[in-house]
Amino acid sequence: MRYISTRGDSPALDFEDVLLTGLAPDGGLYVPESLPQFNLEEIRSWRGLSYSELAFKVMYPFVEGAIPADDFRTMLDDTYGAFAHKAIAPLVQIDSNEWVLELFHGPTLAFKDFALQLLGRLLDYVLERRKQHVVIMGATSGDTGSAAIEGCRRCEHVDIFILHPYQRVSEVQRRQMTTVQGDNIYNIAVRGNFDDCQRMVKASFGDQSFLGGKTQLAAVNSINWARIMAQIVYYFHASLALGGPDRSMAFSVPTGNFGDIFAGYLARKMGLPISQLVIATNRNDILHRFMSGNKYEQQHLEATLSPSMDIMVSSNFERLLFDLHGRDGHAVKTLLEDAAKGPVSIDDFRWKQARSLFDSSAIDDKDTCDTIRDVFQQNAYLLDPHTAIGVRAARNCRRDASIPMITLGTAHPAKFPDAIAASGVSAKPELPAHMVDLFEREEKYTVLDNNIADVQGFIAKHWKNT
Ligand SMILES: Cc1ncc(COP(=O)(O)O)c(C=O)c1O
Ligand SMILES: N[C@@H](CCOP(=O)(O)O)C(=O)O
Repeated sequence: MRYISTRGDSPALDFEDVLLTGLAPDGGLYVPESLPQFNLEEIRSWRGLSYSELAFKVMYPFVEGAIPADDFRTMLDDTYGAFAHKAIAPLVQIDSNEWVLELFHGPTLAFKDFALQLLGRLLDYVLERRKQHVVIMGATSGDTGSAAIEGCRRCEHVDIFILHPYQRVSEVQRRQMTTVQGDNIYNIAVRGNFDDCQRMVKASFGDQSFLGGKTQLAAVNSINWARIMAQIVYYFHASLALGGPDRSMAFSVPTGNFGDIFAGYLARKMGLPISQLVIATNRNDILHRFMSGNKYEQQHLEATLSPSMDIMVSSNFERLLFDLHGRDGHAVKTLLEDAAKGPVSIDDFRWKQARSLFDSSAIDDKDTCDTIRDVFQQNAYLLDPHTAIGVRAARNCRRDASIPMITLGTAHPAKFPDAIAASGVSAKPELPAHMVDLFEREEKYTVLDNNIADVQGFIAKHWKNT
């Protein structure tokens, strides 16, 4: 499998190089040159497989040639064997034909573990084989950071630097990152927002001279293709559990960086019958404004009760634009350069093409709280604020009540006790056993100004040049 850049000006890479390169040198994101195709009969034959076996079927075509099948199987068994729920991604019914796919039974209680537990193993495997060191540089609005640290901290060949927006992640999220001890782990709180952190990460990939040519950056954000690849699997898993592929499914996806929903879009392109994808955003609603009015316009980023989705510059939207523009990288490059200067629209027929699959809804904090409360009153089931946005958007956008509507349950409610309290629900979500002493653990992080030279200087000084 070869991977190409969405901006059309970088050489195609194989899986191993794409894993280590992260962002393409032309600033684009890597996508497979072509996608594996599965017919209904083949997908049907996967019923009853364990999560890890299914993951192998879905993902192996992407890594074939780079990782031997048996080694990949072992990585998958180890990855999903460490999840706390036997079903790995259980479905919970919350209303007639309406479900939540719980993706928070991994070690850090968010969907990020599905990919980052695997990414850590893939990096370790490839770096050990090459005897190579990398500096992991990632941006987080709260969940990627802890999942990346947990997934990669045992890798011998990495130093990890995670940027989070100062005072704009929940306390549980911050402590999940900052209490992990290790002399290769550095948390940087940037006096800015998530977009600032992500911008610094992308710019650093573009010019890595601050590392002195002695190592290279690796990405843990969803700019790294391996992240998206692993997130495709649970769409197949959920569909098979509810009668797919012999019936279509609709998915509602709490969305920020557009990675998780893009994985659903790819599952459909690979052959899984999906009739609708709902983009669920909070008040930071650039994607909703685009889907409802064909206007892509950045606005001021606001802090909400769903901090992980406080994102305006949505990385993976570029991967969708690439497809919508017939995979013309230069058209995407021009569009995104224009978008950095002001509002842009795309050709009406391309926008309508997107609208035939995607719907969208923007949910404010009040409706988020109302949804947490309503679902708790009706089902004694506690939603985290991000999943609540997904459920509310699903209800706003549903096209056909006979088609199962599955909302991705992206995080455990215990990560967001303030949002739960704000909703008026008296239940206190409890942290699982391995995290009960989280508030007693010692924290370590560095606060830096929103300035790329300071951040790069910090990384240059601390990575272990051994
Ligand atoms: C809990 C939670 N829900 C939803 C999202 C949005 O996912 P994506 O950025 O892939 O759109 C995130 C962050 O990415 C998250 O941490
Ligand atoms: N919501 C994310 C933001 C980063 O997204 P990613 O999927 O590109 O890593 C977070 O919680 O950090």
